[in-house]
Amino acid sequence: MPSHAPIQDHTPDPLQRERDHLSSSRSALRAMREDVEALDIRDVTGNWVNARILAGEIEVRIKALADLAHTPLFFGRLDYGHAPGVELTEGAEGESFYIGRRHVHDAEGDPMVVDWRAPVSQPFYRASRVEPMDVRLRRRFGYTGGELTAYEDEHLSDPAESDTTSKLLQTEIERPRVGPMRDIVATIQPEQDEIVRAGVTGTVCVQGAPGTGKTAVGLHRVAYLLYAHRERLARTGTLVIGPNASFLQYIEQVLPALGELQVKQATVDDLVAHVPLSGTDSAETARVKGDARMAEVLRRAVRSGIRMPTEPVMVIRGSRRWRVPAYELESIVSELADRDIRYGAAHDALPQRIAHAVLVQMERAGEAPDDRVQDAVARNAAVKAAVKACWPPVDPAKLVLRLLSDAEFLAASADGLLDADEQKAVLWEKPPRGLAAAKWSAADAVLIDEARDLVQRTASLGHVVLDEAQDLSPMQYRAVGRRCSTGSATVLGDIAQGTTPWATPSWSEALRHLGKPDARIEELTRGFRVPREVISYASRLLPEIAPDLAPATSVREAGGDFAVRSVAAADLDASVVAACRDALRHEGSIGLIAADPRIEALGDALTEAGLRYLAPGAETSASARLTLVPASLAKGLEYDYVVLDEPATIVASEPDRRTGLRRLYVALTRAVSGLFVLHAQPLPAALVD
Ligand SMILES: Nc1ncnc2c1ncn2[C@@H]1O[C@H](COP(=O)(O)OP(=O)(O)OP(=O)(O)O)[C@@H](O)[C@H]1O
Repeated sequence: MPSHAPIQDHTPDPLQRERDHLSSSRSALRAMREDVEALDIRDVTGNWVNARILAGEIEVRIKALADLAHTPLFFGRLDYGHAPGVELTEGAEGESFYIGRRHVHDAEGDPMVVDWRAPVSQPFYRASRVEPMDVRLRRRFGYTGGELTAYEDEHLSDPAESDTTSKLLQTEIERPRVGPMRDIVATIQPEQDEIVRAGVTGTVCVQGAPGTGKTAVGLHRVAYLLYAHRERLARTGTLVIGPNASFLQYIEQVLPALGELQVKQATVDDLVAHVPLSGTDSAETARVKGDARMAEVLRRAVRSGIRMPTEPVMVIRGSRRWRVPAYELESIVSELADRDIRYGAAHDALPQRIAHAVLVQMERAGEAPDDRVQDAVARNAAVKAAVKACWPPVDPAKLVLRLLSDAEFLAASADGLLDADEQKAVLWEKPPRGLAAAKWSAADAVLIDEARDLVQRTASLGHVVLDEAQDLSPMQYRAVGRRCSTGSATVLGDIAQGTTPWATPSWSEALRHLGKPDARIEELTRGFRVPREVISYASRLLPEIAPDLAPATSVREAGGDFAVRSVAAADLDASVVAACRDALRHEGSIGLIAADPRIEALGDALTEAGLRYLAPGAETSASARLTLVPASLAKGLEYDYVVLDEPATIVASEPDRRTGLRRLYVALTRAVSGLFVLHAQPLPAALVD
């Protein structure tokens, strides 16, 4: 429990004064909510649509204000030496600001609590003894069960005060985890804040070891950007991309807790879900289908139907015939083919271009045709036939189907790009009869998405956060990149946690495929999750899985429980169950992580032993704290105590050894307070003492 820190304050009971401010802020918040609830929009909305939009906005606001009632309204206070914006030399009286999740004001409109994202709050996260940023006092508040019970003060410009680590911060970091991911607004660290508040126009890429707060930073960054550029981003939209549905469930409450209810969340598969998925690819096939060269193969395939006209077009209108000669048509088609516009846009422009050529002739003949005539000519059957012959419409799914079924078509499109083996890997062994019968894989859906974009430009969002980005194929980066082509992105990941055979070898390469080669690359190395001993054990794998990366440090003071035990093969399941039972004696969540093929047997063993367990993503609670986690879904998640079953099987269940060791690295780094490794088979060499 946080202690009540000594402070210099002239009021008789400063803690009571802060509690008073808290209760006045609560009353002010209640009044704000009542004001919104009482809004009568009948007079201000001219029509039904506006009324619906406004009513929706009001509902969102009421909900945001209501949610706020359950969290401490403020977690910090800043006393400035001078009024903000006033020259330091002017000696204006400084002001106090309470920093919280949202803005709260009193009946006069004066701020009771300032939003953590406001410029005036920034020094709460950034001010230091080296650069006090005019902060006289920084106060952090501690709460117990919703009650304000403690605070800690720093007088940043007082040379006599020594630099100590914050107990409240430490308590927050060490607090046991139950339930979904929570926000970190009260304790964002300076190096994290720099990323959170980076400008909206540039893309930022963060390489960070496990538990360094990448996901937390990405989510807080969206909340910050929505605050700083609300109008622009409300128009263009924001999106958070995560690796799978259970991860998205785990993080889904962070943004609403920060008052942001409108941010979309999706996996890459969701983004490209143009066809139902029922097929799978071998690792090699998926690698080739995900290779950036496929973009050029598809480009050629889409354009393969373009033919230079050999016949003139004859348009008959009334008693007159107009002839556009083949050479003129050819120059129209080649001009469109050379232009950097989408295939579909050119297809739509072509009839108008041909009609324009007819109109020019009409004018030369003394007629005065208007736009309606041009439109009518563009719709003329002869013009339509010519367009179909030289610029046929392309259906993206059908095109990809043909590419994967027709060896000759693939060979023509992939000439000089894919070798014979690669072409063979891409081709279906048994081509389906038609679209309905196709067993599309996840990689196929990405190809269809690329083809769609070649035909018609994909709409761009204002900002995209891409988490666990290391796992994407080049073609998947392209799919994400076109969704932020005119916006910006926050790319988060860890090369050492890349567990797809096509995981990116470097961020500069990934960013190139994303279309953001100039992105700023930052590194986070201070770990907030994993205990020191555990992170140094897991880091022994780094030389083999990511030799260029330095091991993370741990800011956790609690040493953490850590044990590696060898058991007889026949006793493994029973020992794992016993370890789970032991772990359940501790507070917080328990994750039993095992190779995917082991999940069924372990599930049976737990049930037999009477231990109830959840699937990843399902919300842990005080009564259901044990989750059985297939190693393939462990990424991004965390548990207070982790029981790790048979590392050798986790390694062996992946297509290659490096991927297997990386999967193991992910599994080893999910623990917050304790890790118990149980094995019957030998451990990977790097983990043997
Ligand atoms: N400044 C902070 N204050 C308190 N807790 C923090 C802070 N930064 C991160 N954490 C906590 O550390 C844990 C790990 O954070 P997060 O999941 O964002 O890390 P990550 O880098 O995405 O990890 P991984 O690579 O394993 O996915 C979370 O519980 C998060 O709340």
